[in-house]
Amino acid sequence: MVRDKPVGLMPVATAINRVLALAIGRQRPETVALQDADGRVALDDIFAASDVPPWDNSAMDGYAVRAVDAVADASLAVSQRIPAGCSPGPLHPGSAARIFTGAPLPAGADSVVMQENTELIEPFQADREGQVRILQTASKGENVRRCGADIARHALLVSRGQRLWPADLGLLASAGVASVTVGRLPTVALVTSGSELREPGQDLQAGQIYNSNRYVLQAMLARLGIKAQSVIHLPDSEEQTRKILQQLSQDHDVVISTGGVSVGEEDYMRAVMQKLGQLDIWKLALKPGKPFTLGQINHTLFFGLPGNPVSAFVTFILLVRPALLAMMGAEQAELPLHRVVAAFEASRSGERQEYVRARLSGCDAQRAVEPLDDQSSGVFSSVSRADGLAIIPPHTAVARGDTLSFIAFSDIF
Ligand SMILES: Nc1nc2c(c(=O)[nH]1)N[C@H]1C(S)=C(S)[C@@H](COP(=O)(O)OP(=O)(O)OC[C@H]3O[C@@H](n4cnc5c(N)ncnc54)[C@H](O)[C@@H]3O)O[C@H]1N2
Ligand code: MOO
Repeated sequence: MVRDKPVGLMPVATAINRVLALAIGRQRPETVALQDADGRVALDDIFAASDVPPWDNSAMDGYAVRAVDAVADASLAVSQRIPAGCSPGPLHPGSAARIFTGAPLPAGADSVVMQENTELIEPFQADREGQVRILQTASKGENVRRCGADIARHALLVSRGQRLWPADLGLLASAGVASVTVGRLPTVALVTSGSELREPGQDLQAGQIYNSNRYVLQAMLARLGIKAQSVIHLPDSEEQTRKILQQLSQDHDVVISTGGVSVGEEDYMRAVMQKLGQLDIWKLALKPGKPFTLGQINHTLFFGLPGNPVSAFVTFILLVRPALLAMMGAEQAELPLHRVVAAFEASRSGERQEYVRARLSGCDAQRAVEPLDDQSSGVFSSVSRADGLAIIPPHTAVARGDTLSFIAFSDIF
């Protein structure tokens, strides 16, 4: 009788560290235009070259004045007109300048009286001064946006390792930054495997099911800004698996596969990977996702995710996503863990750390978590109904009121 030799299961934390260690050395820089930098990771600290705004300017449409001149009932000559985008001359003491929101304050002015607090007696014209009455005494500095109030010259705008989001692009744009050095996106091949699988839209014969992993993984890659360069489906064939993995490892940084990593005779993915390259991880103390496989063929990182749809989803989130983010340059690649309160009880878990599809209720301060009914790793409907994954450590029973760590899908998607 042939028995599979028992293999010790690797703790999840060890696997995450190992994956990250392999990924971090693979960062490559590239420079992209600012409009293409959303979701990318800055590889350098970026500092402001100048103040923003670059000069004191008006926060209102109104009249630039010296506060000492602008007392209630005073009537001031309007000596110039300053629209946004022009460079004003100095303000003569005792006068006012017609000014508009965003226009530079003339030298000598220290306040802006908004036009609702004035009465126009005579408009300013190119060849003639105007006249305005102040209705409400101005206080010094009123309605003035100070030079550098938003961003001071030399201030840090973005840190190395920071993943950029739309607000960062706005910040960089306002400081005049037109391009950013970011981590290159890894080139990724996505391989699903299984002779039983058909694509949605095709007819199913007896024994066949639809390929769902492909769509989940393609979409999760897209959320990282990565478009899979090759998307391939393989039947359970050792020959074809070898041929394809060999090919893909020549021109991709990463190959992600699903299925074929368990111990059955039709499971070729891990076996072929091991023959072609080197196996770094196999079998995790993780539920679902035990047969997760990590290896390298040539310089290509190979992630062999289990075929069960929930297992593929969970291992992508826990291990592949952080690796891809680290390759993109991210300093903080792991997901934040939230503290939640168990609204359920569970008997002592086994050797594997469990990631339980769960829903949250209650307010932020006291979020209660409850698992969805069916936790089988083939039941994907409970992923789409879950708010996230509650973590039950190995050899742990859960009592109502216990505090658990929780991965929120809203942090990812
Ligand atoms: N004797 C043992 N059998 C199994 C073990 C074990 O330790 N000993 N582990 C089980 C666990 S846990 C998992 S997880 C699975 C993983 O197996 P594979 O990675 O080899 O996956 P497959 O056998 O190819 O498929 C499993 C399951 O998932 C369905 N599947 C696969 N790909 C897709 C896809 N793209 N879309 C939708 N569904 C997919 C497939 O039809 C199977 O039902 O192994 C256990 N067995
Ligand atoms: O580890 Mo499997 O992923 O439990 O179903």
